[in-house]
Amino acid sequence: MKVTKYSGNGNDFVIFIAQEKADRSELARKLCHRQNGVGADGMVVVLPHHQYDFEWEFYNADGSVADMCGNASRCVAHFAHEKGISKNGVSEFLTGAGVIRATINGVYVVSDMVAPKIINTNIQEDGETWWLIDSGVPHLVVIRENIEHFDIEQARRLRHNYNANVNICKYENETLYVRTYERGVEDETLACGTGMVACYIRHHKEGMLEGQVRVQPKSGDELYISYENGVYRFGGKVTKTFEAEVFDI
Ligand SMILES: N[C@@H](CCC[C@H](N)C(=O)O)C(=O)O
Repeated sequence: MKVTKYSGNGNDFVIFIAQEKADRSELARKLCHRQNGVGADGMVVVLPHHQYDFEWEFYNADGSVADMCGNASRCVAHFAHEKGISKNGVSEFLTGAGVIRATINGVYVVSDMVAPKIINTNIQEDGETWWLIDSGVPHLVVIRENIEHFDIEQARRLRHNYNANVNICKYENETLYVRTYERGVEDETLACGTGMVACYIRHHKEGMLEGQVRVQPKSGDELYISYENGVYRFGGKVTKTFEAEVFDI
């Protein structure tokens, strides 16, 4: 089978086209495996759709299905544009969380995110106030002065207690710094789009930032998030790393 590998600022994905929906959990585990497979944080299957450019199946590296992935949405929009599945620099596709509209300008891709749900703004854990926000998938968000240290054991406990991804973040020098422990990868990843958007939302709702903001995930890359006419927009560069024929998987 032919696959394409993409990186959305260090959050990496295996992408391929199929004609029918199926349970591909095992395939996702195999393809995403860093030693025996291609290696990725997630797998995206592009499927035909009667109304939109396409529909996707998104799998985490452990084979679990997730409704949305911000970085993969930008990577797959670029993929669909290159393959001629979408036209005129716009990709509209159906995810488990709803329809995503992405605009492609060279390697810079902006996704209009689905409307978020703020589930809880007063979760008390270890002396801190966490918010639970669904920005397509659930994210716990805490604001800290120092995010140099990420307590992975704490993140792992909270991830399981709330069935959510876990983010620590701070806004400093007009940059929103974010680190994310991802469900389904079960570790910190180099970037998480829905996580960055959830952190933006908390800061925005608390009146700590507005307009277009530079965001920096663990990878050190530069992305931008804005809130315009009721829509959270998430943009940055994507990298097509390689295309390959995968054997014996
Ligand atoms: N990396 C993604 C989020 C992928 C899904 C997440 N791990 C979950 O299971 O909730 C992003 O860029 O948003």
